[in-house]
Amino acid sequence: MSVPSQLYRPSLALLTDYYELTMAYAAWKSGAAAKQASFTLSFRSNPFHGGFTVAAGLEHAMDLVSHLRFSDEDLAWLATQAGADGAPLFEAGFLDALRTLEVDVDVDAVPEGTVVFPTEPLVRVTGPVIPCMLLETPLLAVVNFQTLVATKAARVCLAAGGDPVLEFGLRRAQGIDGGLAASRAAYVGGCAATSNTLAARLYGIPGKGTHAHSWVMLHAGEREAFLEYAKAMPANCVFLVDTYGSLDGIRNAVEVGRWLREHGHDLLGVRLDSGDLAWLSIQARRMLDEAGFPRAAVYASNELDEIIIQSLKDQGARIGVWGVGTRLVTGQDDGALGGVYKLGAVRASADARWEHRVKVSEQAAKTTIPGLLQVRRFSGPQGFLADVVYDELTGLPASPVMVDPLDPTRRRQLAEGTPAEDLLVPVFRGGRQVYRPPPLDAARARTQAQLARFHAGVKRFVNPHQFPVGLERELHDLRTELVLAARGAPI
Ligand SMILES: Nc1ncnc2c1ncn2[C@@H]1O[C@H](COP(=O)(O)OP(=O)(O)OP(=O)(O)O)[C@@H](O)[C@H]1O
Ligand SMILES: O=P(O)(O)OC[C@H]1O[C@H](OP(=O)(O)OP(=O)(O)O)[C@H](O)[C@@H]1O
Ligand SMILES: O=C(O)c1cccnc1
Repeated sequence: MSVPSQLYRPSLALLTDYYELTMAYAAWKSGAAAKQASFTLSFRSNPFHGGFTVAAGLEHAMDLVSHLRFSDEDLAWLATQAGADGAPLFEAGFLDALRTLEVDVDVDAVPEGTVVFPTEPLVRVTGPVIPCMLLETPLLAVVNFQTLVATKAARVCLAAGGDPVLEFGLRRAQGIDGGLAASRAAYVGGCAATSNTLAARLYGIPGKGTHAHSWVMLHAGEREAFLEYAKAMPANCVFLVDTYGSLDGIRNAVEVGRWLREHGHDLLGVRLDSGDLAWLSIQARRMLDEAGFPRAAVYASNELDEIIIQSLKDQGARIGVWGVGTRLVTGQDDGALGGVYKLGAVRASADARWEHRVKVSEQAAKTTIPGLLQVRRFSGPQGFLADVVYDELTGLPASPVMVDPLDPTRRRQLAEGTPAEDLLVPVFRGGRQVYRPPPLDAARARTQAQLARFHAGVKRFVNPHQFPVGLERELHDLRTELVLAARGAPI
């Protein structure tokens, strides 16, 4: 059972950047709070120089939206904040407005486990400006991190080629919430289990573990250590064999494996944690097979990532289970997914007409996309064909032309009737939750099902193929006009 909301109580309303509150105050003071806005969360490049990204974190993001309430303690603290002149920054009337704040926003988002690409909307928040603003920072914090780790996990699992990957990262994760969120996201990305026991309980992830070097060091000898462990827990024996030398360790594991068998149990495996994992795993496999333990798996750990796992596979390593910690939960070598939350349209009130907005940049990829954004994924018999980002205010023609946002001369028309689906689904309407997040197992299955429908080139680690993502032509034209107007250029 998944109970993420326990993490987000009592109040996390102040878990936002200070400027969101100063802007909210100015909006309240000036009357701009009556306006409505539409913001889109998207990112600009796939992490790890990869060809795809796996969206994750929506369930926690939903929790933030549904629990956004300012407590009396929050408001009392805000009342202590002062400007440069020493006077209170926030008037009492604003704090009262925060006390009764209605988070009556519409939220649309891609389900967790959806494969996504740069420029595509992942989450769209539409409604009164104050709650839209306050949500920017926490939504980015949740979605950026979980998406980064889910993507890393998907890559590690692709390299492992279907072998189980155990996530071992908590001890080197970025803090407590980093550890919990990473374990969850790693499971969405494809890991089979976690060593993080609280994550296992909170999110319903299988919990698994072997034992540490300290267990061996606690005893006079390795064989005694394995035997005592086997006596205590005969149905859970994967022995870590490298404390004093991996080959001797495997021999000791085999001896205790025989004891286990005499007592009606199986040796589940041995874990290698240092040395040449390709060579050692081949030796371990041979020794286990020759001793009559063909079902005992060779586990391996030690600063693994997708590149090392792929290399070990290429070297013929006989590893059956992979333990991956640090590089998975910290998303090495990318410190963060660079997701951003940008304003696409504004209207004076709930019944007024939407006006498009654009932020101009010298870098084409950083110029924002105006509108209430949605993305439609087109598919053919061989798998997914292309994604088209469009504005829900204008919709998508039956046979849309997609324009490459980085090179507008590259265009492609999709034939009428091509099977397609919109990726963003309604999540909140007027602050009311209308989407039930699927169990985490279903999000994990979605990642696998989605990845299976992309060409292998998109999934390779070196110079991956760029999956075609374009702007619908009318949206592209509108964006160009807005940029030209903002620059005062002739049209
Ligand atoms: N055959 C291999 N091919 C590629 N990388 C490997 C191979 N074997 C191990 N590695 C990786 O090499 C890195 C360093 O391993 P190395 O053997 O230098 O350290 P170690 O075994 O931890 O050292 P120590 O024995 O001092 O603990 C780890 O990330 C490990 O996963
Ligand atoms: O290498 P990672 O991918 O981060 O995987 C987790 C690592 O954590 C443990 O080592 P640690 O030295 O902390 O404890 P130990 O004494 O049990 O080996 C384990 O043995 C792995 O090597
Ligand atoms: O169970 C394990 O083998 C484990 C757990 C955490 C870190 N490294 C290994």
